[in-house]
Amino acid sequence: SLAKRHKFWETQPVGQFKDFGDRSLPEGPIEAPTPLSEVKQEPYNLPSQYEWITCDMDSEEMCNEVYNLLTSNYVEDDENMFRFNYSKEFLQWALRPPGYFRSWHIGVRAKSSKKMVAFITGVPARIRVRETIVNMAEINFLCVHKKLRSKRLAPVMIKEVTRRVHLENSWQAAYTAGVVIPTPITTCQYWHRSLNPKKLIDVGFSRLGARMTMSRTIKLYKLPDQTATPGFRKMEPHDVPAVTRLLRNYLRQFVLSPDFDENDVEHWLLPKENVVDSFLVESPETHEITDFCSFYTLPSSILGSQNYTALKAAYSYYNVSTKTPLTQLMNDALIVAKRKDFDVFNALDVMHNETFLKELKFGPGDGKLHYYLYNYRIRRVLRPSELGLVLL
Ligand SMILES: CCCCCCCCCCCCCC(=O)CSCCNC(=O)CCNC(=O)[C@H](O)C(C)(C)COP(=O)(O)OP(=O)(O)OC[C@H]1O[C@@H](n2cnc3c(N)ncnc32)[C@H](O)[C@@H]1OP(=O)(O)O
Ligand SMILES: CN(C)Cc1n[nH]c2ccc(-c3ccc(F)cc3OCCn3ccnc3)cc12
Repeated sequence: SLAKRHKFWETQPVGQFKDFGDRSLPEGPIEAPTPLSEVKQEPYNLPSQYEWITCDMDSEEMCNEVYNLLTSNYVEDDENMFRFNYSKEFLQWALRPPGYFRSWHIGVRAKSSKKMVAFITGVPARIRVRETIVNMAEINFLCVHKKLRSKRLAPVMIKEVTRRVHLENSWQAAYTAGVVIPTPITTCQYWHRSLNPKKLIDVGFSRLGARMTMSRTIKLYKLPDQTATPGFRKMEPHDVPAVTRLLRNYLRQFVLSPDFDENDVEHWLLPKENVVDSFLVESPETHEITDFCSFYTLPSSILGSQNYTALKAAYSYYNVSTKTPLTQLMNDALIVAKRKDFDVFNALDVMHNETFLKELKFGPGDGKLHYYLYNYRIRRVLRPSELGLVLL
């Protein structure tokens, strides 16, 4: 990626590869905000046969259109064996957090067929970078139909969402990607913990280990039926204030993290069937809430198997351990995920996750996830353990 030209990204206010390691450049915004009157008022030009649409995710029909585009054209693994299959209820949750802007849910439709051919979204988020709180847009779900790839449509999508974010007086963004573009602030490794090894091997997600039989493999990943931690229970609405206090205090140790308030915790972390699960440890003696763990539900379509069409995957979200050892807490999360019939539990090596990955029998994934900031320079690349942010 150092030799490659990035004709679009070289024009953008992001860290450039040529500036990599230049400690003289100050940390903070790269460009000053533009006066709102000077922000381009009209949308960027599209090829004449296409038109912009603002996607009202409250509308069942629009939500279906978004789902149908993503389910056939969104992110696949490097071997094109799996494709993310975000559910409709997940998309509605991901795109309508407190303070969201419908104008940041942007689609492109072919005028003739009325078919959606591209999508990109932003949601507002207060992100702390060291001691500074920045109002950012979290950019996600960038998707161009497979038939319209490599036509430079992505830069137009990105410029349009940037323009609409600017119109709401917001000048920074955070995003992640499996591709390397200028310039990652950190690069994370993802890990997988088998819960249903027989299915994972059958569909080619995992391979039988050397000198391992299937029955030995099933035994290796077997989990107890019951969780081990006294006071471990599902999070409930009345827990929001205590979980907010616990999580805010825990996230302070990371260089980059969300600045969640109670409204954010209520939206992002209260359990939602088929979308997000969250648990906490309430001390049986003091009734104090001492620990928290959560994971979100993101199935992948299986592209080439006769026996299965979907891989049910849980993704580690935010976890806090102050009394229960993190490894024991996460083992309880694995037990609950297995009970809920997940096939695999995924985790990035962010926050303190690398302390439990090997002991809980996670195996390394085959790719990396790079984190990016738009219009905000940081002094040096971060270690994954300095990152307290998980994007969906
Ligand atoms: C202040 C507010 C600021 C808000 C905005 C902040 C920035 C937000 C940025 C977005 C964050 C999204 C985060 C997110 O959604 C999570 S990452 C998931 C992205 N989506 C997918 O991978 C789905 C499958 N792939 C596709 O749909 C297409 O391949 C896409 C649409 C990815 C590219 O379409 P294409 O037909 O394959 O390609 P062209 O149109 O010909 O364009 C080529 C140019 O696009 C650059 N490119 C390729 N993939 C990219 C990616 N994932 N991020 C950023 N840039 C990406 C590429 O480097 C090149 O530029 P360069 O020549 O300079 O290298
Ligand atoms: C984060 N969010 C922006 C979606 C996103 N975009 N690009 C990605 C590249 C990797 C991961 C990822 C993150 C954590 C993880 F455990 C496995 C992952 O991908 C496995 C490969 N894969 C892709 C599709 N089906 C399987 C997510 C993403």
